[in-house]
Amino acid sequence: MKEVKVSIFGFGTVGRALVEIVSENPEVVGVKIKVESITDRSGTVWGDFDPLEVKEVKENAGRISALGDYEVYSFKPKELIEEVKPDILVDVSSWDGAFSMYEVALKERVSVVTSNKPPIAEHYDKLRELAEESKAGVYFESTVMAGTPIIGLLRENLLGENIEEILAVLNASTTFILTRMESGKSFEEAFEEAKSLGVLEEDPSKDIDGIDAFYKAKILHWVAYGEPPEKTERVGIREVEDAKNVRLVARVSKGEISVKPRKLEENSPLLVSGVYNAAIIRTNNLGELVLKGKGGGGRVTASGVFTDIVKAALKFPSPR
Ligand SMILES: NC(=O)c1ccc[n+]([C@@H]2O[C@H](COP(=O)([O-])OP(=O)(O)OC[C@H]3O[C@@H](n4cnc5c(N)ncnc54)[C@H](O)[C@@H]3O)[C@@H](O)[C@H]2O)c1
Ligand SMILES: N[C@@H](CCO)C(=O)O
Ligand code: NA
Repeated sequence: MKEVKVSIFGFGTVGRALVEIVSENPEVVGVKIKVESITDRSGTVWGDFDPLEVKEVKENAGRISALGDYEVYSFKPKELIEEVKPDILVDVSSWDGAFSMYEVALKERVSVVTSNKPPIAEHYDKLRELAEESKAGVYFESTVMAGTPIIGLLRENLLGENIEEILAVLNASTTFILTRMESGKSFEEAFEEAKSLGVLEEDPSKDIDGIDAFYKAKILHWVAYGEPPEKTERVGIREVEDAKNVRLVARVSKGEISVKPRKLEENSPLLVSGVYNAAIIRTNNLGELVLKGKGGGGRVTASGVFTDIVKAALKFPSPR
């Protein structure tokens, strides 16, 4: 049995779902996962503690520092890596600037698992370089379509294919809002309802204005082509009036990404609802592949993070 110590950074919907899943299934394919530390904005708990107890305190008191019988440390992100020395850093925070923490981790040969999009979308090439130098890995399945495995598909199974085009609905919040508008709700009413889903970003304008979907499209472009797009377009859903069969669609092809509302054909695989995402991947040998699955929610996202922890523990190769 190979034990790996993980430091969980961020303890919101996804972080708390992750400790649930790890507690249910701590040993997977010869890997034993030990939650070594948990961090939120109020501090870090580290060492011998019960993650489910920390989850309960967070849910009741709103912050880890309310823990009574454990020491809570005030580590800066750099200190967290240097003091705790985890095998794997798991970022399930909404900190856009988390790249600086990943850089420290990788230089210390600590692998990074993340569901946090901006650091991957904006620093992919540097992260790939650091990972190659340090022989640590960077795993980010849940940054796109949550636990629905589009990243593994592109990064591993389709390594030999030329990716000609990806058309995808990648944001669950706007799908939910658009489908509620289709059934007669106003944008404002639908937006209020979306808040109870647990998938809106901490800053919901990231969803509404297409920024979240744009980050995801950029990540797909990096994985598919190994370079950033030259031509980009991003339009959100604020101006949508007739929501019938409209979804926020990302299009990715070599050198180009666009995110904008599109009216879809009745039989389109992209006409998803609820928290579902879908992607049509067209390649040179396979033609069209369709992948559909939930794109948000605590356990749905934590599922991809959990699998990535096991991959990181087994040092899965990540050639791109
Ligand atoms: N919820 C989903 O369905 C989903 C799906 C895919 C990806 N994601 C991504 O996963 C991440 C977590 O999502 P979530 O739904 O749990 O969000 P959340 O808002 O519920 O939790 C985010 C947590 O990060 C913490 N945080 C933010 N900045 C921090 C900092 N500088 N230091 C310490 N803690 C910090 C917040 O306090 C909060 O506890 C986000 O990046 C999100 O975009 C979420
Ligand atoms: N806010 C995102 C969460 C999943 O990344 C969405 O609505 O899809
Ligand atoms: Na995914």
